[in-house]
Amino acid sequence: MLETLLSPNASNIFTLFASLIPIILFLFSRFYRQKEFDVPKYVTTAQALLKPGAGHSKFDSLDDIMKENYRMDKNHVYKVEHPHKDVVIIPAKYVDELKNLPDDQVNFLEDINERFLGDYTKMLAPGGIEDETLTHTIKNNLTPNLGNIMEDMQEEIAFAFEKSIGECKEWTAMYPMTACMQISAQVSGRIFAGPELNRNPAYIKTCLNFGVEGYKVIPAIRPYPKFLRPIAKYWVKECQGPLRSIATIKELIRPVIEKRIKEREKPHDMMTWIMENSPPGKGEDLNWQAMYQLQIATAAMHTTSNTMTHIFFDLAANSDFIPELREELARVESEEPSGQLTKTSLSKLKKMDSFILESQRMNPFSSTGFSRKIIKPTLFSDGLLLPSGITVTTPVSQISMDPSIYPFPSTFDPLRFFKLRQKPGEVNKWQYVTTSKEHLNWGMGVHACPGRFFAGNEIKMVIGHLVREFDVRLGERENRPANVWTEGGMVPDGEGRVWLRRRGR
Ligand code: HEM
Repeated sequence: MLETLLSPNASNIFTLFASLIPIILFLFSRFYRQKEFDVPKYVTTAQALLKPGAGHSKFDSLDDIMKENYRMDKNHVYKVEHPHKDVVIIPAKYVDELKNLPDDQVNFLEDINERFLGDYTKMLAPGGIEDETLTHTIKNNLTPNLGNIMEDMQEEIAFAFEKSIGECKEWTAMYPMTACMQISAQVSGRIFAGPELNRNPAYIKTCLNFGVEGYKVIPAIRPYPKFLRPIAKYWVKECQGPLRSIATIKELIRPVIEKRIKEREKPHDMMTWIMENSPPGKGEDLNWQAMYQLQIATAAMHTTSNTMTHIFFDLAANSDFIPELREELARVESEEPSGQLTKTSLSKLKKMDSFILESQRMNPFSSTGFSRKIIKPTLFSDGLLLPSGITVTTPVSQISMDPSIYPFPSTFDPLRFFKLRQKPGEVNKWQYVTTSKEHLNWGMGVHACPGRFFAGNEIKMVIGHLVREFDVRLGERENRPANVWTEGGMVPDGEGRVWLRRRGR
């Protein structure tokens, strides 16, 4: 047998490899078993059916599991099954100790990459997992320039409304999800890629589709073992989707980049800032810039448009509150010499801020948030030890509905946060863009969403335009469209509609 195995012909090498597989699998399983974290595991009825050894389950969904566990004991640590691995749910009280730990101990992007398989979905910065150019550019260029880009955004909002919502002289039904995707892509696009591209339908379509194509790749490539994926990507047809998007964006940005290389005065936008902040020779590279344009579009466009869609629904369902929002808007605008909103005046829209935060509280985009992969064993002050290799996350949607934090949590109270901000010392704690353990929808700590200041301003300007120009209501005998739970989170109903009528002024 040994001689046969040692003879160097291909079929014998195959035999040798095949006979080693059980040993390799055994070693792998030992390795992974050692890493298991011994806390109770809960599965849904569907997961229990698929895995006969998983035991009985009374839960229809992950959210049900989390609801029940939070109700029983919100400080309880347990795990749930996700498609890529078991994920450990930890109470929010641990976030303070985790949020600022270094990336080589607790890592945000390692978790994203494990979930979204960046090598195949291309939802990864062109410089890989340690490339922080995008976050750096948002923090150091985009946010400090929010005042300078207001005018461009206002112009784009007016144009995008005309295009995607239209006149609405009489009460007209419209679909907020479709309109908000268009508005968010066009308005954000103006600041990401500039005026040559942001109204181009091919740019908008590609930016919006990139993430959708990525989501198709994940279930198609994940069933392959890790070592086979680099080869499988050539025959798994879904893997071509993101590559096609990158190729399209490269062609679209080519003339714009060529022009910018020659220009001395470059527009103030993400394309210019990324060119300036990238390592030498990279900023003008088409592939590099195309990947960045798609990374920022993925981070920004659907998140912002889903948030706006929820607000359209919540405004329609609470239309008696709209006059109060209008009154605040008119007062704040009248205090500006130009009569127009400025960066400073946006922060004075405290009732609107409260309304959009209440909408986000009741419509979190996922049941979990603040997800991190533990790279080195991590010990909390109360003695809980997290082993390396596990992924932890917090029950965001349950925290948002906790009556000890938010009394009558199922009631949409437009002024909930406005009132909380009146308490001494709490004026900043309950702002839309503030991160806290009670409000984890932006994450927290060093990796908290850096785009939230831009997103907050954009949302306020869009909602300001909506209530200034239109009356909004639900249809006769229609309720607020129900949210839709998906495997990855929660989204507004794409078919849900509201009614708009242009205001006569
Ligand atoms: C309403 C809209 C948005 C929501 C709800 C949202 C939410 C989030 C959340 C939950 C995180 C993870 C934070 C953590 O776990 O600590 C995140 C990260 C991130 N977001 Fe946002 N986001 C939004 C808009 C934007 C926009 C407009 C941009 C870009 C201008 C952006 C860029 C990013 C980036 C680059 C990261 C990764 C940060 C890092 O790697 O450290 N987001 N966002």
